[in-house]
Order: sequence, then structure tokens, then C-alpha cells
Amino acid sequence: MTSSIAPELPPRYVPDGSIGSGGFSDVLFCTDIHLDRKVAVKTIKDLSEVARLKDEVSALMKLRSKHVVQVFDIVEGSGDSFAIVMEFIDGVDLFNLEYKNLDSIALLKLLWQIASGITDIHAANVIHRDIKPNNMKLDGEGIVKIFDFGLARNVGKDAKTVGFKGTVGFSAPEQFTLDEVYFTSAIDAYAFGATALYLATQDLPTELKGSFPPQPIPSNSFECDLLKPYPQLIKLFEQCLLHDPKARPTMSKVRDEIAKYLLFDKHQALAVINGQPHIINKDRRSAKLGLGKIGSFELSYNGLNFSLNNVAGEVYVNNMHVTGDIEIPSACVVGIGAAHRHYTERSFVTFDVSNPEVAL
Ligand SMILES: Nc1ncnc2c1ncn2[C@@H]1O[C@H](COP(=O)(O)OP(=O)(O)OP(=O)(O)O)[C@@H](O)[C@H]1O
Repeated sequence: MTSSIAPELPPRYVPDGSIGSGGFSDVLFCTDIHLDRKVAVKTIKDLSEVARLKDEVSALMKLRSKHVVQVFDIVEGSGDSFAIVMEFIDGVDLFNLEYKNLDSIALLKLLWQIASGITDIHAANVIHRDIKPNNMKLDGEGIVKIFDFGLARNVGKDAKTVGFKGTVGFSAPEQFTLDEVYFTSAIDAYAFGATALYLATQDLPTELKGSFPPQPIPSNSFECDLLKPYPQLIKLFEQCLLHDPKARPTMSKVRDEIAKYLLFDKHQALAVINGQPHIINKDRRSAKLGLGKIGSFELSYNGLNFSLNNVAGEVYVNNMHVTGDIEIPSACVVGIGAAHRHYTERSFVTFDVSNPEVAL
């Protein structure tokens, strides 16, 4: 039997008369008159779903992210009645956003924010399990916020399911099961891939939306004007949609790769050898460093990454021998001269990239 089971709200929460309705919940929009701000109060439609609302609050309590809705309070009524008082996100969800005027950079900013939010969720050992454009909103300040944690699970023994739970089109193949099956945070990476495809093309191929379970996507699925300048990112988004969960990238990797394009030519690195600083950035793209005939290399910046090129002799990055061109990590030590040499025949370059922030 279905009955609306909102607990009686404390008088500080004054409903403004509007309501948002989902599959299992109602969201009442109220003013918190103590703090003079709008809040969203989520209640369940059916008492049998109370566990889902409690799972949602316990996931949200672990999280602190600019890109995840914040919990302010919970309200417990008689019996099992229960409500979550959340930050009100004043904006439109990404399923219904007007995409007509979106350019490539605006799309990358949306995707970077979503990837940042999911990275924060995973860092708190939570798996969202229902990542999709309907469950994220763009607020008035241009900030994306992820909400609806009703299917969230902790990483580990808690992360198992019997029967399909999620949203067709965005759920990973391993979520389509009749048997008990464990899942990992890689299901959110898959859902991110599908979300990226939806935001870039405003559609999903039938291999995702019309198949149960989903099929591999056609190779040209991400071909569109908005993503054309970023073939490396297309490759990464395609990897998110791989059927083998272990082959999908982590969300922190996805976030960092998108950031590189948003920060194109804005990085600056400092390399210090024998007390001598060398700055490498868009104005000075490379520096040649070395120690006589023992070892030498060129440190270069292409607007996205820093790399070692023209390596000759004995050169090591974090103690690993380098023989050809390589991309280097944003903080590392480049050693010149093998370990067996006298210290007068060895030199060390400390290398650090400044961390410019993505401006939204
Ligand atoms: N914090 C919030 N601020 C503003 N609107 C919100 C907020 N949380 C939810 N909503 C809106 O309320 C409605 C229901 O929310 P939600 O998606 O959480 O419910 P649900 O029952 O879990 O949905 P689903 O059917 O996807 O499981 C949606 O239209 C959503 O956009």
C-alpha cells in the first residue's frame, strides 16, 4: 500500500507549496526561517523504502564536496517516518538543461565538475550507483551538484546487489543481474561515460538505452563537434564504457585529464639543478639540462604535459632508468649519473609543477 509518510516538520521549516517528485520520494521545498535560506526536504512515498532514505543520509553524512548536495538536518517522526533536510539546489538538472548554446569548453567544465564530484564520493569510500544527468543540477553560480544517493553503498562487502537497481542507459553491465553480485566504484565510471555521451550528443545509442543489459557502443558514438578537438578525451570516455570494470579509468584520472585541457598552457614548472632554477611554461617551452657526458635531457611543455625528450646517457626519473621520451609526473626527482658513481659524477633535478585551479 502506498501512503505519503512525511514526518511533521519543526516549525522552522516552512513549506513554500512546491514539491519535486521522484520514483520513490517527494521533495518539499521549504524556507528555514532560522537561517533564512531555502532547503529541500526529502521524504519517502512508501514506508517500505525507509531503508533507502536512511542509506541516502548515511552516504551523504560521509561526504563533503563542492559538487555534492549537503545535508543540513534530519527529522524523525512517529514510527519509521523520516526526512532529510538538504541544501536547496537552485537550478536545472542536466537532463533538462538547454544545450543549444553549449560550447566545447562549457561542456568540459560540466564534465570536469561531475568527475570531481564522483572523485570526492569515491574518496569517501562511497559508490553512488545512480549517476545520470537527472541526478545532477547546475546551480545559479554555474556549480554542478550531484544528489539522489538513495542507491549508494559503501565500497567493500556492502557493495552487492541481487536484481537490477539503477537506470537503464547509465548502468554498467555488471548491475544487470538476477544473482547476488558484488560491484565496485567502476560502475560510477561507466555511468560517467554514459553521462558524458548524453551531454555531448543529447542522446544515447540504442546499445545503451535500448538494451538490457547494455551492449558495447559503436566506435563513432562520441563523434561530435563539441568533442572533436579532444580525441584523447574521447578515448578516455570510451574506456569508461568498457564492459570489463577493471579496464575503466578511475574518476580521479578522468578529472585530472579533463583539467589538463581546461588549463591548456596555464601550467608552470620549476626545475632546480645545482641550485639553479629553470622555469618552463608557455613562454619558455623547454630547457636543456645535463651533467657533462654522463647524462642529459630536454624538459619540454606542450600545453598539457611535461616530458623528457632527447634523453642521452644515465638519466633516472624517481630512480627508474629512462631510455626514451617520457611524460613525467608533476612532482619528481630526475637523477643524472648511475648510483655506483662518485657523488661528484651525479646530479639531481627537483621538478615541480604549480597547480593552477580550473576556473568555472
Ligand atoms: N536538494 C535539492 N534541491 C532541489 N531540487 C531537488 C533536490 N533534491 C531533489 N530535488 C528534486 O526533487 C525531485 C526528486 O528528487 P530525487 O531524484 O532525489 O528523488 P528520487 O525519488 O530518488 O528519484 P528517482 O526516481 O530518480 O529515484 C527531482 O525533480 C529533483 O530534481
